[in-house]
Amino acid sequence: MPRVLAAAIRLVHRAAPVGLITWLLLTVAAAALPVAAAWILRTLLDRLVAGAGGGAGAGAGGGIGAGAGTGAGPGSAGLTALALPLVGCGVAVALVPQLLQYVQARLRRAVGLRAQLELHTAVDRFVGLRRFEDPRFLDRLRLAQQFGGSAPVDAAGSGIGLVGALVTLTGFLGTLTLLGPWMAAAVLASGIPVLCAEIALSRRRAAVAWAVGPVERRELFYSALLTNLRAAKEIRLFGVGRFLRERMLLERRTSDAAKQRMDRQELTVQAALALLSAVVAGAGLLWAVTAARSGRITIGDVTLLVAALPAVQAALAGLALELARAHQAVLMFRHFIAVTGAPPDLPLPARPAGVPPLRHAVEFRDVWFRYGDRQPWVLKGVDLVIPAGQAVGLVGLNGAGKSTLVKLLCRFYDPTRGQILWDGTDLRELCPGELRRRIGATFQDYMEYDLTARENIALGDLTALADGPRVERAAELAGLHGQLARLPNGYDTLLSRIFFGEQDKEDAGTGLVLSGGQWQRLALARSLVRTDADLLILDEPSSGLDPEAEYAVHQRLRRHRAGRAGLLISHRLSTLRDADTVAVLEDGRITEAGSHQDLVRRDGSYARLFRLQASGYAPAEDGAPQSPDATPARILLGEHEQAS
Ligand SMILES: Nc1ncnc2c1ncn2[C@@H]1O[C@H](COP(=O)(O)OP(=O)(O)OP(=O)(O)O)[C@@H](O)[C@H]1O
Repeated sequence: MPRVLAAAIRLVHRAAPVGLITWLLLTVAAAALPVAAAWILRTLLDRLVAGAGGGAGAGAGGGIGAGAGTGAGPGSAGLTALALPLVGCGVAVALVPQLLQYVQARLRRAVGLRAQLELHTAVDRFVGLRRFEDPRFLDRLRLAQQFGGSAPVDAAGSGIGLVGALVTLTGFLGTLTLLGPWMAAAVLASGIPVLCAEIALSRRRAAVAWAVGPVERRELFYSALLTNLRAAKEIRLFGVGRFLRERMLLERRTSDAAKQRMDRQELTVQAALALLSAVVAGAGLLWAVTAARSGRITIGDVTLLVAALPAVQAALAGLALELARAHQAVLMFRHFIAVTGAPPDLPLPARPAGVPPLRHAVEFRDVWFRYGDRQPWVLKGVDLVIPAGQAVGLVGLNGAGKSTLVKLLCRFYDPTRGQILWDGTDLRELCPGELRRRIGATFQDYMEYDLTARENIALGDLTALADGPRVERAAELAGLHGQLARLPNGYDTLLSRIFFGEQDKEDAGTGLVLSGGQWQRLALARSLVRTDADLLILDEPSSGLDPEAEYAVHQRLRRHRAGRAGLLISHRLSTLRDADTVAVLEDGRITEAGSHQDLVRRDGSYARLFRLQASGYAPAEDGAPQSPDATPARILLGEHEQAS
């Protein structure tokens, strides 16, 4: 706990050092002011009463002036000297909370910003994808996002609040001790259950937040889905809006019920504590009235007690509350520390080797892989060589593990067994960032960013952001330049209908979305904008392209690939015909490898798949187009039925 608390306060200090000190000073001032005011008031009242008594005794009529005239009471100058600081205290008491509020709000924003920066920098440091597939980590991440900015301020605020409460407590407790030591002891003792109860409650609150975390994350998922543009089509077409809404509400009701139970517990405990305070305060007041009547204490002492008793109780409750708040803030801040301090998700060498241009080959050597200890094996001893300057086509049925192989090549995961070598060096010994700079890749599940066309392409290599010709060359290679140039704002057109563009603030009409095939070409351009990539990975780069575009793109890609290593994955086998080697991935292994001609001659799985596809395009024997019964879709369906 102290370690986490110290980390929280350090974060606040990093974000706003001046704000933190100002906050501390203002809090001490706010805590000391009521004590000072109570003592000034007590002195003022006692002098007034003494003055009134003296005046009456002299028979010169009551009043402050008369008292002063007899010499038994204070002069008006003396009273003014006491009244002025009292007024000053009153003004300060009114002003300091406003100043505190301003300072705190400013500090909260600064810390929120800093926490956001540190959290996302930490998340960005994860080399692989495993953490993003770990629900427990994602729960932590959500709590870190939710409380990362507020918990350190709460913790620091509690620390400062503790100082303030201690100042008030010491001042008034001293006062109470002077009036009646046993009363001070009783009030102090009554604070102990308050402290214990508040800490227990804060523990419980943190436990509830952790328990409802997954539920709230699912609620957020449904809520985001219901307002997502991409999901809107299917939700409306299938009429599942109500179904998803009900699920969202179910999650909300579950988390609300847990919070409601927590609120009930809190109410019960707080009511018991309030009762205890009232009993102690009532007993103290009763004693003060009795003591004043018997002349053991003055009227000024009674006002002092009336101020001191609730102030000590409030300070004790504040102390307990601040401790509990600090406790809870620390419990929540642990998630932030856990995320920002998480060890690397993949082992990194102490001194990673640089990644030189590929001279010989990338080699998979007996690579085994599964996504988790309880998941099935996806790759079971893959041996595959991608020589520098050559293209390897990879073929396999759905789920064979082709994209998994690509993810291993980009080092998003490490092989469970075996090695992937870059010119003979294991990828695990290389700097992942440098490795990725040597790779240009288009994933099957590429991203569509709500950014401009230029930004969408330049994300492949940010140095191209200010290099218009390079972005245009990449678009040209992907066969998209003409279409992008014709957009309302050319390459600076926002490819989104959910945000305003920079040039679009007055009229949000120019943002647009591309078609599926255009998006795919844009993703291709993104991977081609990196001109110094040695290894080009294209995972289904043209599945959504029309035949003409596909042909043209592949012609251009063939020229672009020259001199680079390439891994091409496609279910359209015609696009792989010209690869130097075609490899077939089956049952987690490479079962066939060779040129297209070799594999056709070998008459294995590749030849069977190729014939199946080719038959869909071949005319029937009499020269007429094939009957609908013999289309690849039918054939595949027939195969599927047989298989099942
Ligand atoms: N992140 C993941 N976690 C767990 N299993 C996964 C994950 N990604 C893929 N898989 C599983 O790994 C297997 C191989 O998937 P992969 O995407 O590599 O196949 P593929 O050959 O690319 O298929 P397709 O031709 O359909 O694109 C599948 O059974 C899939 O369910």
